[in-house]
Amino acid sequence: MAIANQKGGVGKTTTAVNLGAGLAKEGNTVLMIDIDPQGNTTSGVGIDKGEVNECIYNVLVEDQKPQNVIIASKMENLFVLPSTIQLAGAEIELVPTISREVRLKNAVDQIRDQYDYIIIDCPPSLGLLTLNSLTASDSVLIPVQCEYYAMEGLSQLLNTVRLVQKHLNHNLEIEGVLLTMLDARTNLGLQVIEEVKKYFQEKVFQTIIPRNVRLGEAPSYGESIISYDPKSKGAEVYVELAKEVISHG
Ligand SMILES: Nc1ncnc2c1ncn2[C@@H]1O[C@H](COP(=O)(O)OP(=O)(O)OP(=O)(O)O)[C@@H](O)[C@H]1O
Ligand SMILES: [Mg+2]
Repeated sequence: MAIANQKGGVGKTTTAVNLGAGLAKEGNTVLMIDIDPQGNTTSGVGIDKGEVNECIYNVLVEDQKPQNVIIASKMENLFVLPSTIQLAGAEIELVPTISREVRLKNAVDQIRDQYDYIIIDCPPSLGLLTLNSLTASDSVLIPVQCEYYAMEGLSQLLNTVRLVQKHLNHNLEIEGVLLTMLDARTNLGLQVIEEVKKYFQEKVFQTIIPRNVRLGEAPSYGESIISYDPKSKGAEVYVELAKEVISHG
């Protein structure tokens, strides 16, 4: 499952880390693939990027086997294919290579049987890294922030999804649209919910992620919300989201 939206700061990484942890808590073996040069998922689960020898870059550009690069996180059942800033060059280095859009898919095909869920945290762009992610995935989860301009850029994203479905990956489905960072005290948040539901209808997850201070704090301790503060509202909603994803089958 790719977590994608080319808009920055909408909650992609927060969702990747905490949905991944939620699925692992429910007893699934989960791999998180960090395909963002910012490497926020990698550090978000407590991996020191300075200590990472090889990363997703080596898999995409140098055909390194993913099983040689995957590392265990601190949490049981949760594994990471890390990213480092080295990946920043890949977007350009991949351009002249053969089958540049299917490199991640070829890598994932080597390991997909070993995990119940594989979650890919995309960068905020619609470039080759996101194309590789959509081509490798069965579905895409789109986080949308409950703020002004929430829907901005979504038609571009949906167009990219359609192009990938047509030319690169017939199996790609929209898993759902996830409303994030809701401040329920404001009318604006409720308006955005209404607008997004009107457009995406049953594709909107029942679970809505509120703004929660603990969710913002957890990454600086290298922990998911589920280990950082299991009793918080943030942990509760991400476990709820995990259950909703599991119920999709
Ligand atoms: N529900 C939430 N409550 C409070 N803070 C949140 C919540 N979700 C995300 N944040 C914070 O908002 C910021 C942006 O979130 P996040 O990094 O998940 O977005 P992103 O879409 O991955 O960003 P980028 O496009 O840069 O990769 C982070 O500082 C994160 O901790
Ligand atoms: Mg991110």
